[in-house]
Amino acid sequence: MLTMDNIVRDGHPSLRKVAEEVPLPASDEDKATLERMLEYVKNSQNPEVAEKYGLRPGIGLAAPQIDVEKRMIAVHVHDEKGNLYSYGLFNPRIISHSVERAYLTAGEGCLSVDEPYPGYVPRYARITVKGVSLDGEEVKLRLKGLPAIVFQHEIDHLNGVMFYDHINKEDPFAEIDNAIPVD
Ligand SMILES: O=C(O)C[C@@H](Cc1ccccc1)[C@H](O)SCc1ccccc1
Ligand code: NI
Repeated sequence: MLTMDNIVRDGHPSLRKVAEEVPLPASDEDKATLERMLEYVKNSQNPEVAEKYGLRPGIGLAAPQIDVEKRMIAVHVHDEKGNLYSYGLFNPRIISHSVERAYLTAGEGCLSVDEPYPGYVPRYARITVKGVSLDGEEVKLRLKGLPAIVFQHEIDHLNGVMFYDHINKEDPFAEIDNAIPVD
């Protein structure tokens, strides 16, 4: 199973590269890697397992964070209505997005960043994502709220972008035009 020892930290070159498309159908090795990533995210949300193995809770993980420069992400998150979004995706891409923005009022963190970077992170309020699931199916997801934010955070990792790159350096908590707060 993956632990925090497998997660590279800010400054590691893998976090600043554009990851490679995964050749499809996915190899057994790439499937096993993505399954382990999804298992990490689920384990990290289980208090007993997280405590036992010292896992930082997460709602998503991208392959570059475990030093695998491939376009794979794992997400396990509930929306405000309690709907579960649990996916391992190969080659995810945002195919459309709203003009309206959204941001987490608590700001964002990252399993690869050990220190806090306070501030609002502007995201698209609504996105449509396409990708290929672990069982080889084409997936199309229309997302808003926290699920939309976590998918954008993870897809950013595939392009070498960190959440704090988006924070207003002059005024981290400056109001974001045309944006809805997400608690
Ligand atoms: O480092 C990662 O990619 C995992 C992040 C993803 C994330 C952070 C902030 C906002 C959206 C996604 C971890 O999940 S950070 C820990 C966390 C846990 C619950 C809610 C928000 C952040
Ligand atoms: Ni992150």
